[in-house]
Amino acid sequence: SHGWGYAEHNGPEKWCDNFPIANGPRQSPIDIQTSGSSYDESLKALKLQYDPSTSLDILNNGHSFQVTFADNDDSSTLTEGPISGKYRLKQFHFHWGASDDKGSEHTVDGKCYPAELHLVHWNTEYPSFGEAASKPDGLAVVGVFLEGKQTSFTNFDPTILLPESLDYWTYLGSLTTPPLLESVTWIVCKQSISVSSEQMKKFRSLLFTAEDEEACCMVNNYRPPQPLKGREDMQAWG
Ligand SMILES: NS(=O)(=O)c1cc(F)cc(F)c1
Ligand SMILES: [Zn+2]
Repeated sequence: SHGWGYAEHNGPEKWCDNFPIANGPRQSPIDIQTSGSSYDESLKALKLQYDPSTSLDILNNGHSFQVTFADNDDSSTLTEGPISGKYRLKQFHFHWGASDDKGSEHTVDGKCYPAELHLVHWNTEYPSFGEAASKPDGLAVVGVFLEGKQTSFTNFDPTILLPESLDYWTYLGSLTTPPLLESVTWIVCKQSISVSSEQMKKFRSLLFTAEDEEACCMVNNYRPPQPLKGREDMQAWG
């Protein structure tokens, strides 16, 4: 099938054919080299205020599964942290591997996690998500690593998905899937949240394919780390 994906014929190494920005100056994800990150006192703590009643639906979009939120007012927002102004929660989704040894998009000193959560927000400076997505300061995505441990996972209120500590690394990057727009301020939490192997099995039971197609498990829907291209200024809070 045409259209981008994660297979040999349409995966991350091929995305540059239809999306030349794939080789742009601020692509994501990256390998976070902790020795290279400096504590920046000009940064503030993240301020995440989510209203669970704004969650609308959960869907398999053929690349991941995502939970979409009503973003017609400031009920669920991200403020402070490395950003200025107010960003609205649009959706969250995950990336994961076929086994626990891979699956996250960002890596930390080369370490991969089994999965990574992305909470996607857009700058209310702009009229809509679509508009914001094409601006250098248009989006802010909070990334949270998932690692395998037995744990209870009670509901989809995004607030409980966040780790107890909101210490983070931040850098300027891009969407990690086509259209790969270089409009994202990445905010990657230092602390991971736990997920059980049962839950990882459920991720891996999702399909890339539609009901009427030959089943192909949705696994390895992550892009590998991209060149820093001069982005040495990884900042850290906490
Ligand atoms: N994976 S990601 O968070 O960078 C992302 C978010 C988004 F809203 C759209 C995309 F195409 C990709
Ligand atoms: Zn993502």
